[in-house]
Amino acid sequence: MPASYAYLGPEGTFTEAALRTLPEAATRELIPYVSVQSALDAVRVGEAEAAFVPIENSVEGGITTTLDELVAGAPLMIYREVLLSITFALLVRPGTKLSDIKTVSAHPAAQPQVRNWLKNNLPDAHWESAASNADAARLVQEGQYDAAFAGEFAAALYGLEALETGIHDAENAQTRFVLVGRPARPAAPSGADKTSVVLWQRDDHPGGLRDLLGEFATRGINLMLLQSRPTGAGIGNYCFCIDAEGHISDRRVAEALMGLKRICLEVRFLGSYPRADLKPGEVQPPRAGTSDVEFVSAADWVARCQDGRF
Ligand SMILES: O=C(O)C(=O)Cc1ccccc1
Repeated sequence: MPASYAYLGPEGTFTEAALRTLPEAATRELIPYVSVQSALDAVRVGEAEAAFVPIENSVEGGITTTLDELVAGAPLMIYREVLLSITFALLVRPGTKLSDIKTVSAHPAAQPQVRNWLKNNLPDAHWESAASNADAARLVQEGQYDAAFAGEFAAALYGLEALETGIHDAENAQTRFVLVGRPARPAAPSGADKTSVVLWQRDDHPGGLRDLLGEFATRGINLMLLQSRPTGAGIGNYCFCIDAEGHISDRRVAEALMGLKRICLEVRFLGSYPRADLKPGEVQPPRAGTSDVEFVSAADWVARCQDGRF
């Protein structure tokens, strides 16, 4: 049996479409799961080699189920990411007219992406959240809801037709998906990488978040995501999910992580992996004074000073 990748199903999700853009997916069995949690648990218990799940969209930000699993569940690591441009189709049972639609369904992350369209076209329709957009399509097929927002490609899978296509409140809306596996050595740097971590502050003090961010700033590291999530310990208690440019094998990134490890209560490393938005060669060179060569020669100089050989 080939190694398998779990993904947020059922068949016909945007998640599946994004997964199929990864060359390695062609050599794996792709198995749909009913939720992000169940796909990630399949990896944790060794049922699947990796899981592919949505993590962020450009309209609403983080997909909180995924972030919370990575923050608080048994440790997992990100190995790949994919960016997919998203527009929705309104899928209905054949013969349904716009005026027949009383209930619409989709994944909660779809709602902010179609809110204006709904207000202008179906202002009285009742929203029902589904486990995924394809699951909403399946529920329309079963007669539970009148219409689903999903990929146009899901229509044929569920015997539905697209009453409208190209629905998107925001131009260029993109969703980011990640391939998550059990912790192991990250792939070697590709030349265009990012590093994901979760940070828990040691104590609450003025400038606490600035101190965390300062570890990146002083080493010339640009951040690509900063999302706070409640720790569950009461109002005002948050941890911080951060994506930073670079790979843990870059000296500046390793030194920033060491700095954070010293000052944080806890740091969870979520992986260093190729970024999907830029190719190697398109990435800005390190800022002056932050290249590997400069870190190594500075460390050599300190060693020589300690030896009295400067
Ligand atoms: O993959 C899907 O179809 C999902 O249900 C998750 C999702 C939700 C909204 C936009 C993109 C992906």
